[in-house]
Amino acid sequence: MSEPRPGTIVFEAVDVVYPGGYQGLTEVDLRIEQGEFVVIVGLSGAGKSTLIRTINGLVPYTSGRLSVGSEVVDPHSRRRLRRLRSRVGMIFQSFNLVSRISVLHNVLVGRSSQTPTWRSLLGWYRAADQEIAFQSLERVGIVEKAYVRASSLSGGQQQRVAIARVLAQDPQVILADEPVASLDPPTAHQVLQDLRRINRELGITTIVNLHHLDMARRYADRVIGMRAGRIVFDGPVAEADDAAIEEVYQRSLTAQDVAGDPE
Ligand SMILES: Nc1ncnc2c1ncn2[C@@H]1O[C@H](COP(=O)(O)OP(=O)(O)OP(=O)(O)O)[C@@H](O)[C@H]1O
Repeated sequence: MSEPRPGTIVFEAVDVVYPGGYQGLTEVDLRIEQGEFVVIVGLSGAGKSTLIRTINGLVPYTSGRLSVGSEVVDPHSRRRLRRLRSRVGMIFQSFNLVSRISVLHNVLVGRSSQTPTWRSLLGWYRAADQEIAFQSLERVGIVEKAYVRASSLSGGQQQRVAIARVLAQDPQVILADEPVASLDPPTAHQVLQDLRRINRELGITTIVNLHHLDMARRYADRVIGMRAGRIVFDGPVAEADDAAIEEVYQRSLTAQDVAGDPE
């Protein structure tokens, strides 16, 4: 097989056993190509977060092999993890911004891996880094908020800042763990549209956990369905119909499963 591109992710027989002995992932075989937009669905506890978090080493896998580009994920090497995380950005449900500081300063945090520690600590960022931070804010349409405190923004705006912070990293992969679960449906759609547009414009591999099927179907190229730590569906979005998802969930769909419409 040819050399993987930098944003290609390959799981080979990956298991995760949590310290208490709970089996979080079982025999996961998965190849996600550079530039794909993949949505992971599954009921609560199916292993969606676990799968996403193994990719940047937040959850260490316990057997098998996992690589991003040509680099094997090594959860036990802090140096290699730091290098990996500079290429793999993460967005969380709770935004994880520093609320007391400005939007611009939060985005500059995304440049930290490329900035000497003393400069980060003093907040002395190079002009080139500031330029990248402004460009990132422009990409998510909130450059006018650069000097505002992060805490004064709405939830949707805060998530956009979190996306800008990840973009400032210049990542090859974006992982988004329930990125819209705290947002109302219209705002959630705006954030997903941003992620989708950025994926298309920049070719960044993007993996998103979502609860609502109508959002998954609207934005995904490819849908992965999980149950009890295993991948039980993997196909193009056109194949992720109700029958396929009912098979993943092992029950009939409810209105709540599908909900999340912007209207
Ligand atoms: N640190 C941990 N230690 C032990 N078990 C854990 C840990 N983190 C997660 N688990 C278990 O692993 C399983 C999968 O959890 P995970 O968070 O990946 O599911 P999920 O599909 O993302 O669920 P949700 O949609 O509710 O976020 C669950 O049974 C959970 O209790």
